[in-house]
Amino acid sequence: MSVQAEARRMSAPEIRARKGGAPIVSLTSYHAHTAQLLDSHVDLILVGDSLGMVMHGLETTVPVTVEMMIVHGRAVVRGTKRALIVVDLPFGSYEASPVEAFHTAARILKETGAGAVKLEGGVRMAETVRFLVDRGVPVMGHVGLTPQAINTLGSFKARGRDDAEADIIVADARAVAEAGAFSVVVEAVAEPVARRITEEIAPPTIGIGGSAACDGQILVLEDMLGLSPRVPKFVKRYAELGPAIEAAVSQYADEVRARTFPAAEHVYAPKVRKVS
Ligand SMILES: Nc1nc(=O)c2c([nH]1)NC[C@@H]1CN(c3ccc(C(=O)N[C@@H](CCC(=O)O)C(=O)O)cc3)CN21
Ligand SMILES: CC(C)C(=O)C(=O)O
Ligand SMILES: [Mg+2]
Repeated sequence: MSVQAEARRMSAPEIRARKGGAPIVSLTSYHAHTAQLLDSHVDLILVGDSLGMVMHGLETTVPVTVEMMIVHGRAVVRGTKRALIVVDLPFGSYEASPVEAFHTAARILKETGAGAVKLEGGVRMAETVRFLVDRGVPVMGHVGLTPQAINTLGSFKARGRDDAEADIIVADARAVAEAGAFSVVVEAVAEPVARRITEEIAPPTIGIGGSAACDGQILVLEDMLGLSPRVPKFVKRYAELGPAIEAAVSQYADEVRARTFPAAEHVYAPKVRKVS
């Protein structure tokens, strides 16, 4: 029997080849169980550095560490067998040089089993993207709103709403695409910008607040499940898990206080001794 008889994992080149084909479906996940639930429904799972905000209560993604990305990345790889797993390179772990980026990316691939990394930035990161791809690290680009730059940007606002900024974002997407990125996340940009990028670059674009013009879509799982208290404009809530969790917890609290939980069916009886 072939060792590949089981459904094989999606690869970065397969995502790359989807340009112009069926839309690429992706979501974020940070832990094994949710990743397992997503695995047969999505092409790609991103272990995003948004985990710092969603899982750890940080205000921004800036304090997220490589160690945090590895712990969550490993869990997501363990929970899945089909989707391509992509792990974000966190702020401060790759920007200084291509060599630094390679050391970080190689460590993440080795210690998590993920199939690719993502990094933020356009023209200024193109040399690094080329350096990684040439050395066996598939790279997903990320242009438009780049949340790791919050301290220079000032806010998480949509980008590319005037012509000058639009041209800069298109040039950024072109640069990482030409440097060998297998796909490019286009975040929170005006629709015409996403359309221009999608038409002009060879790899597929994955939109988050990038309109339906993109070749695929991604959202933060907790946002679309209704688990995040506040969500950006680009999020559609497909469920309201926050209220569902609160209702369950409130009922549990009432039943513990009323001593109606645990009931007989939740209680271990003593072993019945056999009489010989
Ligand atoms: N839970 C979560 N979802 C995300 O999509 C996400 C993260 N976290 N963390 C990393 C980045 C940060 N992102 C964000 C965060 C906030 C807005 C937001 O609130 N935007 C407002 C406008 C803000 C303003 O005008 O200052 C909006 O209405 O879309 C957008 C993207 C996207 N990413
Ligand atoms: C929002 C996506 C694209 C991301 O980078 C993240 O979840 O960190
Ligand atoms: Mg990110």
